[in-house]
Amino acid sequence: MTTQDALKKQAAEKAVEYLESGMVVGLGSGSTATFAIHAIARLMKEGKLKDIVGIPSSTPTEEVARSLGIPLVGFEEQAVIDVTIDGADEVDPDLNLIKGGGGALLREKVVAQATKKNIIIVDESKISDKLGTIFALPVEVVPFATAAETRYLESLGAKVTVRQNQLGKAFKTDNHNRILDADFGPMDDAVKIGAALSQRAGVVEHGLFLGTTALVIVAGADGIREMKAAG
Ligand SMILES: O=C(CO)[C@H](O)[C@H](O)COP(=O)(O)O
Repeated sequence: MTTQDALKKQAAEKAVEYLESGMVVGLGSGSTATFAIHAIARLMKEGKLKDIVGIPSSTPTEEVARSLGIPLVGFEEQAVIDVTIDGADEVDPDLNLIKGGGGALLREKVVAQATKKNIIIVDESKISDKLGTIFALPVEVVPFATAAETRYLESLGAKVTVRQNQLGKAFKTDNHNRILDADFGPMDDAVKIGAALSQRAGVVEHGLFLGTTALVIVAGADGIREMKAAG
């Protein structure tokens, strides 16, 4: 296991301490969240976590959770999620996030918005002073609008890449949309960029998660630290 993976695992192990039997748990996407899913399955097996149900934020997460025997439900059965544990691509000092590196941002944001307490788990490489410093902003667009929204993002000052899959074809999300990776560099006003993107007909969702997070658990060389939202 690489050092970064070991740190991701440590953050995940800390996060599952916040879970209680009987909870509805939002299951995040990506490698760090997957460590949390394995930890949840282990606690269930040890009898330390009973009667939980999970709502997965992507098909890969659904597949992993199902393979580990975690009972899954949808929003038809559960309207409110008690705790969601998810990863992030970048975290700023106000616990605002860039997510979507794995292309799951739309379902992840739906899950986050239905959650009472969102817990984000990262290794220290994800921490920055200003969003956009580390990671380009993923923007999910309908295929029809790829060129139009590319030009719009460029008009806002971003360098835009249409995300490709491993076969060199356009990446498709679980919702059959495309991802534009918009490199704005460090963003002075992420709120303004998010608001502008939310107005665009061709933009399904963007990877700015602003004000959705209660707690960020960061694993680093000096151990685990927790960043709590003010108020
Ligand atoms: O937002 C996400 C997927 O859309 C992931 O949570 C994010 O990309 C972090 O992934 P990882 O833990 O593998 O670095």
